[in-house]
Amino acid sequence: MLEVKNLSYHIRDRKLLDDVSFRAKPGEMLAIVGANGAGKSTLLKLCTREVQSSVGVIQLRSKCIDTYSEKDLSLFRAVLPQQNSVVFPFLVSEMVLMGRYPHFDFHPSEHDYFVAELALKKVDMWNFATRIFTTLSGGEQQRVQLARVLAQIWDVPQGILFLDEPTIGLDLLHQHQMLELTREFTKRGFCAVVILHDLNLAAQYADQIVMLRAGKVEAAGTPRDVITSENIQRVFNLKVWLIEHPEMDCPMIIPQHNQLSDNH
Ligand SMILES: Nc1ncnc2c1ncn2[C@@H]1O[C@H](COP(=O)(O)OP(=O)(O)OP(=O)(O)O)[C@@H](O)[C@H]1O
Repeated sequence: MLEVKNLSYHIRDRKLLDDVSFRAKPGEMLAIVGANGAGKSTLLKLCTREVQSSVGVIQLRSKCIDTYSEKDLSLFRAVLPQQNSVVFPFLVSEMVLMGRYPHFDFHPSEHDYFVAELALKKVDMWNFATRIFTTLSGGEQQRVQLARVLAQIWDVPQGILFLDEPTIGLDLLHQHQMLELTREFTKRGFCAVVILHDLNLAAQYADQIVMLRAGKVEAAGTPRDVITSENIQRVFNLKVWLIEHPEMDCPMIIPQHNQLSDNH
């Protein structure tokens, strides 16, 4: 569904991404992880065509991303960017309805309103529908933005979701709800590509992890393949212990405290 082949990206003489390749299938959540500045957002911007590279290939649904019109793309792939500065006093319900723009010309249909309502209920924000978006807390705004993105491709059979640090600003419960919800959509055949800083969340929710280091793929595969103490030490310069999650079949990371103080 998403295939990235030998992708490189330069700005002036600086190489931000170097020969990156991976693929994500329908039904999969793929997490992109790596230290600050590793190239995660740059990779996502290339995959969503916010920026373009002349080196390498990005295919969505087996076709080169460049062959799609903006309208075609918006009908099956939705993007939650890292920063989304809204200044106008839109209502929460209007914000979510914006996700339906690709589906109507002038006036939303009953179905568009219905989907927007379902999406707001899904993120537990229906009670805020008549509030002004900018008066919400950071975490509440993030949940509304997710509802907007889900509403956009709600009834697409195999949609693609790109989420750049979706759990930022969310409390513990809502971090997990955000990723559970994303997984609910992948179970319906969606593909989700998610940048995550929290490796424990990546280990618990991702089917695949791509670990970037200085613009290159340092490790890729299942959480068990990628979340190893050696990889984490190499990529994050941090010694960790790995323990088994008590309920789920995945490793959990605990930083070694002595080493944290050594790093200061
Ligand atoms: N327009 C630009 N001009 C110059 N350098 C840039 C530009 N955009 C990004 N970079 C640099 O490219 C590198 C990768 O940036 P990117 O935002 O992709 O990292 P990231 O892995 O998403 O980081 P973070 O975890 O901090 O969000 C960084 O060193 C950044 O400073």
